[in-house]
Amino acid sequence: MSIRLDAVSKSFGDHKVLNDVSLSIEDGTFFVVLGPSGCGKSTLLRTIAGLEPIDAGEVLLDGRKVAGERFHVPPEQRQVGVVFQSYALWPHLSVAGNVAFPLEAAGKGRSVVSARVDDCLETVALSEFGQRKPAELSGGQRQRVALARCLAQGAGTVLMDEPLANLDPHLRGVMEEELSSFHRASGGTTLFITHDQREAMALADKVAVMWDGKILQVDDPDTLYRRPMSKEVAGFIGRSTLLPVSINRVWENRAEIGFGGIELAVECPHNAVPGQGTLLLRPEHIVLASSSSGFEARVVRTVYRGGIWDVFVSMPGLDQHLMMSLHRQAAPGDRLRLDVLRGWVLPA
Ligand SMILES: Nc1ncnc2c1ncn2[C@@H]1O[C@H](COP(=O)(O)OP(=O)(O)OP(=O)(O)O)[C@@H](O)[C@H]1O
Repeated sequence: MSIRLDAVSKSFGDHKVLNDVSLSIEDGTFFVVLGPSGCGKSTLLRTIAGLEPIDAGEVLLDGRKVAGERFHVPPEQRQVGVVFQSYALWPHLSVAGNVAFPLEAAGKGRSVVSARVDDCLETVALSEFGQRKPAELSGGQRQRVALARCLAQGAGTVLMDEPLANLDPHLRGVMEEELSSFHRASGGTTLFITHDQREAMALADKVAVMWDGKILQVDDPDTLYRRPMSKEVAGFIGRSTLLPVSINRVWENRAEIGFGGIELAVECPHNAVPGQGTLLLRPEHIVLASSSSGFEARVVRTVYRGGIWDVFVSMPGLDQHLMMSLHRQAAPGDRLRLDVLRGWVLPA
C-alpha cells in the first residue's frame, strides 16, 4: 500500500505537533521516521493509522483519501496493522488466542482462523509456543506475537511505533533481522518509528528525519549519512564534527575550503556559493598522514570502542576538537600527523 501525506497539520491545544508534513511512501518500502523524543513521530503514525484525526491537509492510502479537514475514516476501515512498543497483547489469552483475536472479531470461521494462526506463527518462528501465555515469553518473543497478530489481520501495511525500544541490545539485533525478513516476506509497506539512528540505518530503504513537527529530509540511509542537508540531520545521523569554514571557490559539486590553515577540496551541494560555510567531517574522513604531508594535531581525549579508539584531537588555529577513529591506542598529549580525505559542505 502506498502512503501519502499532503501538508498535514495537527495541534494539541496551541502546540502544533505536526507542522505541514508532506511525505510520499511507495508500496513495499521499509520506511523509517527518525527523530528525537517529542518531535511528533507517534502522532504522525497515529494519523496514518486513524487513531488521531488531523486538523488540515490530507492522508491518502493507495490513493484513497482517509483523512482531511473534518474528514476521518476510522482505523478498522484503513487496512493497516499497528505494532506498539508495549506489544498490547491480551495477558489472559494464549499466544494462539492473541493471534486469532482479530480474525475471530471479524467473524471468520473456526477452521479458517486455525489455519491462518498456524501460518502466522510459523512465519514468526513461534509454532511451538501457541499454547503459552504472553507472560511466559521473552520480550522478543512477545514482539513476534504482536507481529504475527498483525500478519493475521492480513494488513499488507504495518505501522510500528518503536517496537524494539524495550529490548536489550542483543535481542534488538536479532529482532532487527527478523523485522527485515518479516518485511520482505509480507511484501507490504512498513512504516517504522524510532529515535535510534543506528536502528534506522540498519533497517530502512528510506528514512525521514523529523524535527519539531517537521520533516527535514527524506533519503536513503547512505545519502543521509554522506549528504545531510542541515546541521540537525548531520548531528542526528552518525557521528561528526561540524566546523565553520571559508568557502573559497566552488565548481560543479566541489568546493575549495579553508579552516585552521588547511585548504582542501570537498563535496558540496550544487547550489553552494563562496563565503562562510559549515564543513561536516565524519571520523573516517580524518586519517593518519602517510608521509610528512598533512597537519599536526595533538590528542586531547580517547574513548575505547572495542578494537578501535575514538580520538579527539586539537590543532593550532582551531577552537574545536576533531573526532577520528584509530585502530591503535593513543594517549592524551600524543602528537599525530593527519590528513583530511573528504568532507561535505552543508547547504547554507
Ligand atoms: N493526546 C495528546 N494530548 C496533548 N499532547 C500530546 C498528545 N499526544 C502527544 N502530545 C504531545 O505532542 C508532542 C509529540 O508527541 P509524540 O508522542 O508524537 O512524539 P514522539 O516523537 O513520538 O516522542 P517519543 O519518541 O518520546 O515517543 C509531545 O510534546 C507530546 O507531549
